[in-house]
Amino acid sequence: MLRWLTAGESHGPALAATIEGLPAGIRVTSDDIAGALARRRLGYGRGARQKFEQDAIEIIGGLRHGLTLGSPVALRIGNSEWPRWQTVMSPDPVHAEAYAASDDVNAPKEIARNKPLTRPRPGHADLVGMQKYAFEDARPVLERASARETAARVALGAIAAALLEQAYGIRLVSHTVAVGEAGVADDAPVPGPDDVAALDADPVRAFDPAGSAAMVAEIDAAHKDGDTLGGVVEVVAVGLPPGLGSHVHWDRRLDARLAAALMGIQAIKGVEVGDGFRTARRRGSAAHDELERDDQGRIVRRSNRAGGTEGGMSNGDTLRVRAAMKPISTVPRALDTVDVTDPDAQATAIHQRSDVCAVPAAGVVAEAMVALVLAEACLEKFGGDSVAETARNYRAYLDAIPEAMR
Ligand SMILES: Cc1cc2nc3c(=O)[nH]c(=O)nc-3n(C[C@H](O)[C@H](O)[C@H](O)COP(=O)(O)O)c2cc1C
Ligand SMILES: C=C(O[C@@H]1CC(C(=O)O)=C[C@@H](OP(=O)(O)O)[C@H]1O)C(=O)O
Repeated sequence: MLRWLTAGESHGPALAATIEGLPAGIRVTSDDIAGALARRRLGYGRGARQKFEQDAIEIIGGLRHGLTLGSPVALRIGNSEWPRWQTVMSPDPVHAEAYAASDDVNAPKEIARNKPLTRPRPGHADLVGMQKYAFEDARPVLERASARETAARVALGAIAAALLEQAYGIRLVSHTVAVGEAGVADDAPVPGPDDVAALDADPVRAFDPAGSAAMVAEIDAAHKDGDTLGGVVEVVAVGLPPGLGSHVHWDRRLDARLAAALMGIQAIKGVEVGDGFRTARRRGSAAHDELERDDQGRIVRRSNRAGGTEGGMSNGDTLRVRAAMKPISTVPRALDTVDVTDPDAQATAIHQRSDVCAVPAAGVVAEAMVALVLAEACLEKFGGDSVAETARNYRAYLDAIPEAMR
């Protein structure tokens, strides 16, 4: 069983993450994880924080000399913002004088930030989180709701991706399909894992130069208008065997697990497997992937509209899943809100800084989530306490599929 958890607040000292249930012998280093974290910082339209913050990764356990040990992996990603937030986010009580000083215009910036945030930002967890957890300040809510946390997921996803490639030959890539109204052409080629470097070099991580230019222009226009944007990302995984997940129960379905994992990313509001919503508009005769044998007698599908799953199981074709992200909620042209301390006042939501668009980064996060789901599904199916053992089990499973059924 693969289990993982993250902890940490956006402006706290660090994010923490742990993953348990990985086999021994996965080759992975701090540099590999740092590389994945750097990819998450990419993308035109991100705010000031991405420019100055460094993701300082430290591995605390579970790895030795570049190999997993089979023990839980634990890691820490330091927030370089911490020195400026030590008072506001102090785990221990802070002196009452620090709060008293918060009205002082000459107070250091970090003390001024101690003022309770009482104007919840629409589209954020602020108001509901205050109601639910009985806070009079949105700070304790927004600190954890922030997508800063996705750095921890990407770090874990890098380890999952290393397992997938080394044990089973499964490789992943993600790309941006749309930003606002702009997007890649419907018939643009789907990138493969060998295209990662080209995608990372594109300002919005798109695989279509014209679409990319249109998305950049869309971001520039929103920025100029003091507005924000969402969009659509796609994750592609190749090399999956048939049979990950299961048709026998809803919570074992691979597509259901992928959807939950993608929907669990901040601001993701829609998920599509394969042609998803487009398939819903087709007739059955044009919606499914007909089977035939190729010239070597192998069973192949004439198309891949299903996006690599049938009956809640991977079917051996390329997996394609999309996630739709809502526009960034902290809109510079501030949205109307209320002040929870004053029933008579209409207010505008606070805006200090924010991303205009974080869709390219969300693609990298989505890739990590898919890697974690696939790693869990592979370990469930193939077991094994070492990479060699799980790879052996995987080959034995494939070899046992009768010739006529391959
Ligand atoms: C990579 C990434 C970066 C984000 N950056 C911001 C940001 O700078 N400002 C903001 O208000 N929301 C940002 N968000 C979105 C918020 O985290 C999200 O809208 C908020 O938590 C509420 O979303 P929910 O309704 O899905 O929980 C970002 C999301 C992601 C995935
Ligand atoms: C820090 C990251 O993303 C943050 C996610 C985020 C939000 O509300 O989700 C708001 C912004 O943070 P701040 O309010 O401190 O400017 C983003 O910068 C990151 O991705 O590493």
